[in-house]
Amino acid sequence: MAQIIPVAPFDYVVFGGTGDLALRKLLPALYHRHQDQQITGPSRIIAVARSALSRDAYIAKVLEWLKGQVGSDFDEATWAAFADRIHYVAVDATGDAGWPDLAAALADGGSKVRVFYLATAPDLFGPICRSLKAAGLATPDSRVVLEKPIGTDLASARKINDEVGAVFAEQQIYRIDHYLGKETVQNLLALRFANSLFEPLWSSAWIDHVQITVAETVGVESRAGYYDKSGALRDMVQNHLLQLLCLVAMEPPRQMDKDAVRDEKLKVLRALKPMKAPDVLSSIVRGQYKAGASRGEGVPGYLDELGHESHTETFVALKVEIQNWRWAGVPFYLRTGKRMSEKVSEIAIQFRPVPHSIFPADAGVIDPNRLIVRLQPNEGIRLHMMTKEPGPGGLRLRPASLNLSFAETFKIRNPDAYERLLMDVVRGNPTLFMRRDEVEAAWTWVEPILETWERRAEPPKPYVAGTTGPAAAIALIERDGRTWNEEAE
Ligand SMILES: NC(=O)C1=CN([C@@H]2O[C@H](COP(=O)(O)OP(=O)(O)OC[C@H]3O[C@@H](n4cnc5c(N)ncnc54)[C@H](OP(=O)(O)O)[C@@H]3O)[C@@H](O)[C@H]2O)C=CC1
Ligand SMILES: O=C1O[C@H](COP(=O)(O)O)[C@@H](O)[C@H](O)[C@H]1O
Repeated sequence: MAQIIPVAPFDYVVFGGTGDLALRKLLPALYHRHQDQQITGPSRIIAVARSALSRDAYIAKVLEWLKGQVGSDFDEATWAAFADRIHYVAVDATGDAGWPDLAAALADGGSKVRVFYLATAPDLFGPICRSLKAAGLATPDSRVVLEKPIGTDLASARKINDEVGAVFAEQQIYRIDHYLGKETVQNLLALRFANSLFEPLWSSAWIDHVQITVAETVGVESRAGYYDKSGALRDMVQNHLLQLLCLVAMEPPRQMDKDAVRDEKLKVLRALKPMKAPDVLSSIVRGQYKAGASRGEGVPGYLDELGHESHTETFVALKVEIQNWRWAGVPFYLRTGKRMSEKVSEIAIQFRPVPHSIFPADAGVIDPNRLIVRLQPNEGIRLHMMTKEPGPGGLRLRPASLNLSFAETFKIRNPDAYERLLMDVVRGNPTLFMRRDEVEAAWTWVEPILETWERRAEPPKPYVAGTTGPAAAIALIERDGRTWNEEAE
C-alpha cells in the first residue's frame, strides 16, 4: 500500500473549468486524491469559466464526466463528499464580469494554499493574471499553474512568460508538462540514479543510440481547431519528447531538488545540435494521416476531419544530436504521431555490440543489449540480453528479457500524471514543472525547424491511419543501419 501524505488545505481555482482538460483530467485527478484521503479539511475546488451555470448544474456536468473517467473507482459516498468541495463562478477572463464574485468566493477561504490553474487557451494567461492582480487575488503566497502550450514560438512564449511574470514571481509559477508526472517517467530517474548499474554504461562509450516514441491511436477529433495551428512538433516534441530526452541525457543532478534537476535539463536543451535548413531536410520527416483503420474500424483522414486543406503535420520523426562529451556521436531518434497502429510511449536505449565474440559462428547471432522503458501502456522496464539456450550438447545463444512489470510488482492503481502534479503544486514542489528558461530553450531549438518548414511550404508525407507513419520515417533510421523498435509486448 502506497503511503499517502495529506496535503495542506487549499483553494484550487480552475480557470477553464467547463473545458475538456478540466472535466476529463483535472477533476478526476482531484477526485482520486480526495478518495485516497490526501485532500484534507475545508479544501475547495472553485471552477471558473464563461458559461452562466449554477453550482448544481456544474456539479451535474462534473458527475457525468467523472463516471466515465474513473470507472470502477466511482462510489456514491466519496462523490457526495467530493461534490461538497466543488464551487462554480462565471467569470469573463477578458472582461470585468464575474471578478467580484470570484473575490467574494475566495474571501471566506481562510489561510489556505491558493492555486490558480489556467486550463484555458494560452492567450488568456496574461489577461487572467492581470485581472487576478487588479482584484487583489494574486497574493504573494498563491501559485499559478500554466497548461501547455506556453506559446507557439519563442516570441509568444516570452510574451506569456513576461505577462505572467509581471504578476507572479518565478517560484510561484508552475508550467505543467504532464509527461513529467507519469509514474514511469519518474521511474526513469529512479532507474538512472537509484541504481549504480547503468551509470557507468550511460554514454557514447556503451550506448549506440536512443529512441523515444510517443505514438497515439487517436486522431485530432474535437481539438482540430487547436491542433491545426500547432502540429506534432509544437504539440508534442517541443515539450513532452524533449523533456523525456532531457531525463535520459542529463547529468546526475546533485539532489532531487527543483533547481538541481532543472539546471541539468537546461544544459541538455542548450547542447542540442541546432537544426539548420539542410539538417531539417535530412534529419526530420513530417507526416499527415489519410483515411485508414484504427482498431478494426474505418477512420477519416486528417483533412476530412478538418474540412479544409492543411500542411499541418500529425506525425514527426527526428534524428537529434547532443553536443557534449557524454553523447557525442549518439543519435537520439524521436517520433510521435496521431492515428498510429498502437498507443505506445517508450524509450529504447540500444547498447553497442560486444567488442569481440568468443563463441563459434553456429552459436548464433549476438544481439546487442537493449533497455526498454515502457511509459504506457503496460508500464515497466525490460532488458534484452543474450542467454544460453537450455540443454546439453553444443552452445546456442538466444535473446531473452529481464522484465519488470510495474503492475505485477506493485499491484496498485497507476495514478494519472495530473494526480501527482496537482498535489505537488499544493506542496510547493516545482521539481517536475518546467522553468521559464527551459521552455524558452526548447523553443529556441524548435524555432528554426518551424521556420524552414514555413519557408519551403512542402506538404507533409501522407501515411495511412493505423500504420507506423510514413515510409520516409523508416528510411530516416534505416539509412543509419538501425531500425525502430516495433517489438510486440
Ligand atoms: N484537452 C486536453 O487534453 C489538453 C488541453 N491542453 C490545453 O489546455 C487548454 C484548454 O484546453 P481544453 O480544455 O481542451 O479547451 P476547451 O475549449 O474544452 O475549454 C476552454 C475553457 O476555457 C474557458 N474560456 C474560454 N474563453 C474564456 C473567457 N474569455 N473567460 C473565461 N473562460 C473562458 C471555456 O469556458 P466556457 O466553456 O464557459 O466558454 C472552457 O472552460 C488549451 O490551451 C489546450 O491546448 C493541454 C493538454 C491537453
Ligand atoms: O499534451 C498532449 O498530450 C496528449 C497525449 O498525452 P498522453 O498522456 O495521452 O500520452 C496528446 O494527445 C495531445 O495532443 C497533447 O496536447
